[in-house]
Amino acid sequence: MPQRLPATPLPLFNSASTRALEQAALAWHPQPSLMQRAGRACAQLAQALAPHAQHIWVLCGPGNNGGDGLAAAAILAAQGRKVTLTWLGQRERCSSDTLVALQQAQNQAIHWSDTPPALQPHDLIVDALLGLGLHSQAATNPRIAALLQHSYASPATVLAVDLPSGLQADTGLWQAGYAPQTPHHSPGHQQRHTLSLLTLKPGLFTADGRDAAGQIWFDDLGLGQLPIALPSPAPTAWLHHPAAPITAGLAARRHASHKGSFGDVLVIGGQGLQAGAAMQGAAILAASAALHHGAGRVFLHLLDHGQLQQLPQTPEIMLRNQVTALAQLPSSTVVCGCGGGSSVAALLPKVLEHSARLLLDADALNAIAADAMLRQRLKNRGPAGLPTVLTPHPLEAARLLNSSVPAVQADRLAAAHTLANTLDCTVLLKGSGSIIASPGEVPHINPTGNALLATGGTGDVLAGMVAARWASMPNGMHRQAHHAACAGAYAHGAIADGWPAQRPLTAQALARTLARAC
Ligand SMILES: NC(=O)C1=CN([C@@H]2O[C@H](COP(=O)(O)OP(=O)(O)OC[C@H]3O[C@@H](n4cnc5c(N)ncnc54)[C@H](OP(=O)(O)O)[C@@H]3O)[C@@H](O)[C@H]2O)[C@@H](O)CC1
Ligand SMILES: Nc1ncnc2c1ncn2[C@@H]1O[C@H](COP(=O)(O)OP(=O)(O)O)[C@@H](O)[C@H]1O
Ligand SMILES: [K+]
Repeated sequence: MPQRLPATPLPLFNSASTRALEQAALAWHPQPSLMQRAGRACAQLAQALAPHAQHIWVLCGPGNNGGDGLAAAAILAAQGRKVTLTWLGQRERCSSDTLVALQQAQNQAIHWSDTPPALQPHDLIVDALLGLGLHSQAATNPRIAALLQHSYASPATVLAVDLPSGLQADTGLWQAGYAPQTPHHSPGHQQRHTLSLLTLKPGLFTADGRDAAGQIWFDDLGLGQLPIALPSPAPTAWLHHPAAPITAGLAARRHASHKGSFGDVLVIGGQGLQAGAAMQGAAILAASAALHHGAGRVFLHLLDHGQLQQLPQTPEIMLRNQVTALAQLPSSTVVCGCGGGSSVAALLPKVLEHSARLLLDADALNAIAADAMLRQRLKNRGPAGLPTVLTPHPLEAARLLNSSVPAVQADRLAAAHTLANTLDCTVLLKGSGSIIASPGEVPHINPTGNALLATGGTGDVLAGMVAARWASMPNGMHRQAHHAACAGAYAHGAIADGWPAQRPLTAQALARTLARAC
């Protein structure tokens, strides 16, 4: 029975692990077959999603994904639905399960056609062209590509079987040739659903995955009920979900607490106008987010001898000059780099050496990418028992990896994992489906957030939110850093998810409404 994803942490499995599970299950010859179960689940969900569809167009590819589509089409037609079916397979190349499904479809009153039918918004397209068998090296099949473009342009709801066709299960990247051609293909014009089978795949939740998949449903095809011991591969990643409500940390404070109980956050950043372009707002946003997210005390050191004496909007934030700020490094959770410009590099050697817990963002990351000595100092922190969180967006990650944004986005899990291991840090790789990776930890993918966050300054707010959580933890080592990064990213995205879709979300509003919205 297809189900919505439960609100718990969920294991994600790449194609190799899914194949291993599939092979073990197939070897047991379950009755009904896995393909029949997949067809049934797909037909059930189709009925639920489009109860008033007058026309269902089922697109079936040449492999077993197409077989699932054939099995679903047969059931839908048997239930009296008007079905048009496009099948790209060849009988002589089909698996035995697909041949059974083909026969079932041929036994029904189905209109077989290679021409896309005209569909209305209440109609349904079942996309069973390509699933787990997508080869990344194969040349684009023009028929598949053309059918997919028709499906994207249609007003009808789309239900993708197992995966949106052409989306890579492991990375969430569209295979060239199969992505929607309109650059800003709006998810708003079409409802999209994906019924993931056997396992949930990481690519559904990061990179292009969220837009491609739409609402995700899951059916394990009865794997849990099989009377055999299936292999239990380690998850490739976890879809993060907090263990407790995100406000629990604040609500559970001991009565006899004081401001020192929840840690000090020290923000260092915000270059001054004398450097050419002032970016003090970024550092103020990070400090403000730390404050509104429950840090006990928040200090701010603005670079270039910032002239401010006080922040009238947030008088709780205490300004510090360079000497005082550096003296506080060993007792603080330090956020360094937000709006740091070229001025931050000079302070980095001391910050890297002395900060008890360190979150590096923005220009601090750029400075480290450009300087081998700073990179070595960063690497020295882990062995010295000093944990670090890096919060790069894809371009900052590319600089640190000496690669390019397309290379980072082509495999976000791998990019975050490589950075975490080579620099011995927790890495929060930002963007749609942020990745949190730490040495020795299974990576997490953050499920919250949306494009309202794609506005200047929201990354600075994230840095402050992660720091506030980390500062309140009694032990700051890798595992806590990883938890703080997961929790911060989740809450940050959750604010945006709760924000009215028609109202722009400014970074300042995000920082200020955090405590109330969570
Ligand atoms: N096994 C089972 O019983 C079960 C399987 N299940 C279902 O099967 C799906 C996996 O099926 P699969 O392995 O047949 O792969 P599938 O996704 O249909 O694609 C293969 C076909 O596509 C072609 N092709 C590949 N890449 C291409 C490209 N870039 N561009 C163009 N064409 C490309 C490839 O071509 P070929 O390599 O043969 O030249 C081949 O013809 C899985 O996602 C789930 O839905 C479930 O029902 C559970 C039970
Ligand atoms: N489409 C999106 N979906 C989810 N999160 C997003 C999206 N766009 C941006 N974000 C989030 O917004 C933040 C932007 O951070 P960043 O790129 O550093 O911007 P800035 O430097 O302007 O603050 C990150 O946390 C990122 O994950
Ligand atoms: K598909």
